[in-house]
Amino acid sequence: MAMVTVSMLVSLPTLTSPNPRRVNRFWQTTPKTSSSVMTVASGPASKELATAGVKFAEGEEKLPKVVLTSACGSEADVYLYGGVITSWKVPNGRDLLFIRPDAVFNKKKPISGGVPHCFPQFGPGPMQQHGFARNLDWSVIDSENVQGDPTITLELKDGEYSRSMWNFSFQALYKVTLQTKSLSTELAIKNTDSKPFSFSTALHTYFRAAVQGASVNGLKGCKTINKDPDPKNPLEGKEERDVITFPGFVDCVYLDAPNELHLDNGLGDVISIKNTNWTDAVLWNPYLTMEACYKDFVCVENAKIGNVQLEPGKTWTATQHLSIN
Ligand SMILES: O=P(O)(O)OC[C@H]1O[C@@H](O)[C@H](O)[C@@H](O)[C@@H]1O
Repeated sequence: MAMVTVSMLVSLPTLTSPNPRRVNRFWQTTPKTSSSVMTVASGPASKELATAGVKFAEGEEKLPKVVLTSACGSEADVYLYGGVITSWKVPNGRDLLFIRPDAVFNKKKPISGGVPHCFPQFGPGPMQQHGFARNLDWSVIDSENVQGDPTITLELKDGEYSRSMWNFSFQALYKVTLQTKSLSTELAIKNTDSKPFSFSTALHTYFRAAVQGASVNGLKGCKTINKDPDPKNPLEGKEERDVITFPGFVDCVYLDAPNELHLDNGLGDVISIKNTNWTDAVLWNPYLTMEACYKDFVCVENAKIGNVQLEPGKTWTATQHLSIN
């Protein structure tokens, strides 16, 4: 019988939670040395949680995942490895996210697709591309159901592996809420160290798309750092287009992007991508460098490219709200 650790952690950042609600504070997959943690036995395959619409299950290669199901028929999968949302199915059954065909679920590399975290480095930079948060196990510390909408909160803290690259103590809390036609996240990074630190970060969202028909609206006028034509020598510029398409290789950072963009995925969906405090955006399509799948997705990433400076005890928070009409 597999063992699942139940955490009694109770203090969370300010997370919006209207009433009525049902709250459960839960488990993590890796043991912690904390007096507030107790261990219970659970079945290995799947576990219905007391929270409606939140189910703990085995995903690909038996990796643990949480399945969120809303009362109106939308569904999302969140893998604890990387804290990555791998699937967001809206009520018509369409999955608006994309997993690359070369994705592996064996922890040998981050899961390629869905909504991976880039933290504490967007990159390039001194550590591995996009940091370490996408290749560590996150813990579930809370779940609730608000009027039929399931929510979980994941946590990542520093450990030996993260400290080998970035020697700071931190706590990341990631709240994921599924509603009928939307998927919302709130990321809160807290400096739990005694010294200041700085980081950059992004939600590297892979959207399913028909690349030739896909376009993004809302970035006109932004300053750009364009990795096309030469990723090693990005060019600064300004976006002049109302509507950005993906006719070839696209890899561009948009500074001070607006708090709402629209993605037409070329498959019949227009996705609103709203944010607070994700000040920048990134568009990416690898074109022929990923011949097997570039036609099937575009990445539209909410990002914080310039370093966030965080003093001890302080928290940086940003939200992303994806929705369809
Ligand atoms: O690590 P992944 O998922 O393969 O994504 C890599 C790409 O991620 C994008 O965010 C960067 O703008 C690209 O430069 C980079 O190539």
